[in-house]
Amino acid sequence: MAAMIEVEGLTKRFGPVIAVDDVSMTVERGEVLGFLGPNGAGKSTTMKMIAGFLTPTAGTARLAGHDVLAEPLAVKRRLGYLPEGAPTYPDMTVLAFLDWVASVRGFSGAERRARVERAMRATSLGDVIYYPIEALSKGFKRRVGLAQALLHDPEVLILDEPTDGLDPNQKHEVRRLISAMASEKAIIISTHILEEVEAICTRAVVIARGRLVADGSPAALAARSRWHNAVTVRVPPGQRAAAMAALRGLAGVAAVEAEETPIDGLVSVSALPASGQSIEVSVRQALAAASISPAELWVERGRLDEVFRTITTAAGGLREAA
Ligand SMILES: Nc1ncnc2c1ncn2[C@@H]1O[C@H](COP(=O)(O)OP(=O)(O)OP(=O)(O)O)[C@@H](O)[C@H]1O
Repeated sequence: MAAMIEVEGLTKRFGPVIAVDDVSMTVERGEVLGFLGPNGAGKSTTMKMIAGFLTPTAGTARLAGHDVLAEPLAVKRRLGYLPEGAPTYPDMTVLAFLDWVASVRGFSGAERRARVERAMRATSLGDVIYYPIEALSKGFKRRVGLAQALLHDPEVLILDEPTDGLDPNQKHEVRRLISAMASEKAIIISTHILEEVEAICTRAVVIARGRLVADGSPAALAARSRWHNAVTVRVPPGQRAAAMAALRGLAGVAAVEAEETPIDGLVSVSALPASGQSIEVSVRQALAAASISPAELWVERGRLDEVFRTITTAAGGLREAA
């Protein structure tokens, strides 16, 4: 069976600027795809095209087998889309807005009330339902947008920075909500928050200057870090030099880095492996031979922020059309 979301050769030019450049990917039911990239990389433009809100210069997007431009009604029934920013009806109250969205979606009577009620409950809007949208804080506006996207329980969710502007508790709630829905839907979220990707995404796609530059599980991406399988130990500042000396030159160790300033009376000393190999055993032996017993020792999975920086800063600024 075809993937729930199929994107092929999607391209968007704004005058001389290539905002999105030949992006292809598929997303299956059960996947939460984290869409990552620096400001201006092309995330929002790609999501708008997948949602059918912006016509591509070239390429196609299909949801559940339906072309987003040729079959807009079939697509809109299956799609919940949270655009960037706030809902566009600032004068309406939250309740009136969601009720109106439900009626546009074709629900009436008890079913309409039940759907609005459920969407408001899922996004914790209970306290503000009689507020005009324009009077709400940024976090509440995001949640009204999210409620609107969830109302018809669509199979595909495209959420442009769903946790932007939320406080830490609200972020946690929205992540929980997304994870709870994940098994039945295909979900794309864009985010700048790498911990969000590790927390809820099954897959991460990185876009830079309009191009896809990485696609894999968060763990696989983190494994590309020079910190993958690095061993970090915490020792008293007096043992810092001895620990560094013991680890330097060890087989399989590419570099040794250490903190200058103690935290809670200890400094971290890290051995970074050559080509991601496991060095824990030899690090333990080398420290024991130097009579150093660290207060803590751990093996790192890799640092997504470092991988992200490396991938997205490789080739400079915006691209222009030839
Ligand atoms: N309507 C438009 N007209 C002209 N240029 C545009 C338009 N929309 C987007 N762009 C340009 O396309 C590029 C990609 O923008 P886009 O908003 O998709 O990036 P983004 O990855 O979502 O960024 P952010 O993380 O800041 O939201 C940017 O250079 C932007 O200035």
